[in-house]
Amino acid sequence: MEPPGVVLVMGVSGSGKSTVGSLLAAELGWKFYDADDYHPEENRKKMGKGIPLNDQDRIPWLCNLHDILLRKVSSGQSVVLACSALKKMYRNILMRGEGAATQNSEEPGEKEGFPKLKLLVVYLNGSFEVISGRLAKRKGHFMPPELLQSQFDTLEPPSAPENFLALSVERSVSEMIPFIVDNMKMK
Ligand SMILES: Nc1ncnc2c1ncn2[C@@H]1O[C@H](COP(=O)(O)OP(=O)(O)O)[C@@H](O)[C@H]1O
Ligand SMILES: O=C(O)[C@H](O)[C@@H](O)[C@H](O)[C@H](O)COP(=O)(O)O
Repeated sequence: MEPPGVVLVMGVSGSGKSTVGSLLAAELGWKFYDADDYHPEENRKKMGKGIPLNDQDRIPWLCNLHDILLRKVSSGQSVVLACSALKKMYRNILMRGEGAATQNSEEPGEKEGFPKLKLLVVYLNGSFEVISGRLAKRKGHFMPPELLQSQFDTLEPPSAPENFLALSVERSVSEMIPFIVDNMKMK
């Protein structure tokens, strides 16, 4: 893969994004961002009350993350971002910014000249049963496990022509990191 670019580690709550993303960034020597750290207070409060976020809540958050990624990449740095990015439109916003929120085509923003980041999506794929089991054990996190079903309902797994690798959450983290590093291709 040709840096600078972005590896997006995505999946539902509890799929392992923060764990895998931070270890991957350390392995690559890249900066790590956790999208959870950039939620506005209203979003955190809403999730804390057990109410799932909607497009209106997520789009400004994703646009802000796109701007951060673009700044880093423009200054020559590659980045690993852990972010739920559940819908294809959300991943397009991360890659292309606000313009992608109002575009319907396969390649939104391409013709309009919105800046496009080189992005590899690492999708952590697992069953409700396995992931809810992990969330039940996780302590001290603002996301209530009751919201997991809504995350699965919203999830649009990546598919061609998105540039992605899918990994089962049942693989060990120590196995995932070298697999990702060996299979990284940025587009
Ligand atoms: N591949 C894995 N195998 C076993 N446990 C894992 C794996 N990945 C993450 N975990 C555990 O699952 C829980 C959720 O992981 P976390 O990284 O917080 O997920 P997310 O950031 O997607 O919400 C944590 O307790 C973490 O230690
Ligand atoms: O898009 C969303 O609904 C949110 O991003 C949501 O996914 C939440 O922020 C995290 O899932 C909670 O944090 P964890 O993913 O770390 O559980």
